[in-house]
Amino acid sequence: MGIATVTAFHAIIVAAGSGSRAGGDIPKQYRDYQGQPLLRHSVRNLLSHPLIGQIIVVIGAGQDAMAQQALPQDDRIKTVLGGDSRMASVANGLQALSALEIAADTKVLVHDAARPGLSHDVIDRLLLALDEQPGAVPVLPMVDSMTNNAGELLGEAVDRNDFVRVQTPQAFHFHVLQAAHQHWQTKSGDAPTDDARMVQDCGYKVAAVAGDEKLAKITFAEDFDGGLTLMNHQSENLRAPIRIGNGFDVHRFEPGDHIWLCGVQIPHKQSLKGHSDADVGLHALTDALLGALALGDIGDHFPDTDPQWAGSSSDRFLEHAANLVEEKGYRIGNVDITLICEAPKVKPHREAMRERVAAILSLDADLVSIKATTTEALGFTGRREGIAAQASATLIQHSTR
Ligand SMILES: Nc1ccn([C@@H]2O[C@H](COP(=O)(O)OP(=O)(O)OP(=O)(O)O)[C@@H](O)[C@H]2O)c(=O)n1
Ligand SMILES: C[C@](O)(CO)[C@H](O)COP(=O)(O)O
Repeated sequence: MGIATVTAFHAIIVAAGSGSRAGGDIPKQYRDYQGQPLLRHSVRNLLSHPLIGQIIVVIGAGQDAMAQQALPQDDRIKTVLGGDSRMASVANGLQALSALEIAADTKVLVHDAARPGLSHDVIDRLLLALDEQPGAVPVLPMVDSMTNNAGELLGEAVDRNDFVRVQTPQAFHFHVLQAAHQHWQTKSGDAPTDDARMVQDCGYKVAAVAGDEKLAKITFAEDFDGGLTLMNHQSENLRAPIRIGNGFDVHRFEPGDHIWLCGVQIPHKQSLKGHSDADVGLHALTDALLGALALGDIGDHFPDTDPQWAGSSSDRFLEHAANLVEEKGYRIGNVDITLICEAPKVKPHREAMRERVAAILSLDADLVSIKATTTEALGFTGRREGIAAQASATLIQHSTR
């Protein structure tokens, strides 16, 4: 394949439908699909394309709050209100692009929010085709036998090679798409179901490039529940709804008479040295949660140069990480801490520790595991110079921001 002329392109994503065929409490474009709102898939895939300019997302009346939740925060995204039909929604998107005063031959992609599996390959094929023709669409061959629709009886056979399925994004030179919409606004009767047909009916040529099964449109309820979700929509930036983090921490012993371990005070012939209460178990777990969110480590959030954390209870560090988990739209799946020391014996305190950690995290105790091991008298923990702890945590996405 050649290389498309290097110019930015803009995109209109139509997301103003009601999704009546898909059912559900909210329109399908805002429902969760493979861990994020359906709409967000295409937006992210467009944002990560090196040639993307502006993305106009056309939303329905009363959908602002859902759209805000669904859309990543990015200056290149603008939302505008849609219309009663898909065609009217595209027209409103076009109007928003006109306001940007873009050149007549700027490449514009029009895409359904309902088609999540948008790859850069398809975008590149369309952009390249626009170097030759004023319009381009992705198409796929028919793979099933085809007949005329004759109701309850089998209709007459038709040659499936005469047909292809037309997908989105559909790509056009800006002025061509504008002209087609202006033309169709003056006409009565049923408008075509897509922009390519509108453009073609105005006398322009539209190239057909290879489509992608992963661009299948989410139309019916079962497309969410099974069916299409079973397909491997490995689109750019697809995020798994589960995250995993791990943390590790060490504190050395100093003279004292107790230590804090996993939120529990334990009498001991030494204490652990630290800026805070030196709870090595809670520190490792805090780092595991921050790590799962890719939000740095405990030192970034609570610098040991900051006097306000001197002697602080580590409960608040863990609470802070747990709040971030919630803010980012996740809940904690389970946590697992291993304490590495010769002494004190952890087992007698283990249940109290599990209860305490569960309480701080508002979790059931059966989601909290606390284990301990020695290092067989080897190394610094073996020499009883300090205690080490490591922790793992899983996060499960429950909402999309
Ligand atoms: N007035 C409309 C109608 C549809 N669309 C958008 O056009 C795309 C393709 O339409 P379709 O799958 O038919 O979506 P809905 O119209 O929402 O679905 P339904 O027909 O089942 O109600 C969707 O992204 C939809 O949000 C739009 O922006 N404005
Ligand atoms: C635009 C489209 O997705 C191309 O296949 C299709 O025409 C949309 O049709 P719908 O009736 O709005 O589902």
